[in-house]
Amino acid sequence: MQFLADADLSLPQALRDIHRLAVEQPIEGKVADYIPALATADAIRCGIAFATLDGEVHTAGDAELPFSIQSISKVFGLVLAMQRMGDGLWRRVGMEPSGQPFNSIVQLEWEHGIPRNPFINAGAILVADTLVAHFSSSRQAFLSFVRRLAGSEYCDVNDEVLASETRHGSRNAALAYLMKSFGNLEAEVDEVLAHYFFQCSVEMSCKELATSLLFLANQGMHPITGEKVTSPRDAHRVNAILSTSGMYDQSGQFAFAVGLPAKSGVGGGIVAIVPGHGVIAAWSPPLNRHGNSTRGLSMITELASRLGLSIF
Ligand SMILES: NC(=O)CC[C@H](N)C(=O)O
Repeated sequence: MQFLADADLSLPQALRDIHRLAVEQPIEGKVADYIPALATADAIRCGIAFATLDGEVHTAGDAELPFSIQSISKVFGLVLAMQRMGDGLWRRVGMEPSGQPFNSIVQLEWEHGIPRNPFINAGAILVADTLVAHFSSSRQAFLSFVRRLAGSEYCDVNDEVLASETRHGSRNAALAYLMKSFGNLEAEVDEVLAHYFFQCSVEMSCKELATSLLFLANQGMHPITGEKVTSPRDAHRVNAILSTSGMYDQSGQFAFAVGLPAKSGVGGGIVAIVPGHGVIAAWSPPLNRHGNSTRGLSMITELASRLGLSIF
């Protein structure tokens, strides 16, 4: 596959270089510990994968080790909800950047229980509510969806992380109850939170993540399975919101520096969509103050700059 900046550049070589550069730097940031089970992640793990539309996956480092996908699960949840709900979804959740930390509560009260977008916690909990309402077993539906997209039966939930999220989920519970008080949550709060914590606790590798999201780089059609996951219009919409809100209150800076639709999670993963080409997934557990992986950011920034991948 060839890219704009340097048609002769080899992708596997570029990934190896970028990975080496990243691990040579001193580790910056801190592994998430507000969910205690996440604190056990090994800070020196670091991997990157680039899945291309022709079905190849190039990797460097720990790209096949599963890690906690955390907020990256919000992308799968949203797509599943868009498949079921149609445009009605957008009456209950917005599409504007929040400019606030991912678990902020203040804005939600000012805005009458309508979350700014589906990629902050309140928005993802709202999306979880629609999944609980639409599926007899929303957790099983979520897992089957992810496994099918990744082409891997091995994607599974980590029970320890799930128990830890549930035990330390007061802030997410507060968001859910606040939305319930405004009449914007249909199902029981406990059930909605159980789904949300479940999807956050799923583990996948960089390789599986990059493969699973290929449909977003291909106007909604998964190039390997041939499944039409979304319409081209919905793929456009998901990418648009990822561009403005996928990296939380660092989304503007990420657009400025990189220019790709992307989503991060506090497990240290970041996925970036390269429309028409493929998907990058990077992983390294230490996070900056916005909750984004420091090495993940530097690897994706470097790769995008070397290959000229910006959508802008
Ligand atoms: N940014 C994240 O990855 C947050 C997900 C985490 N499970 C939470 O709800 O706090």
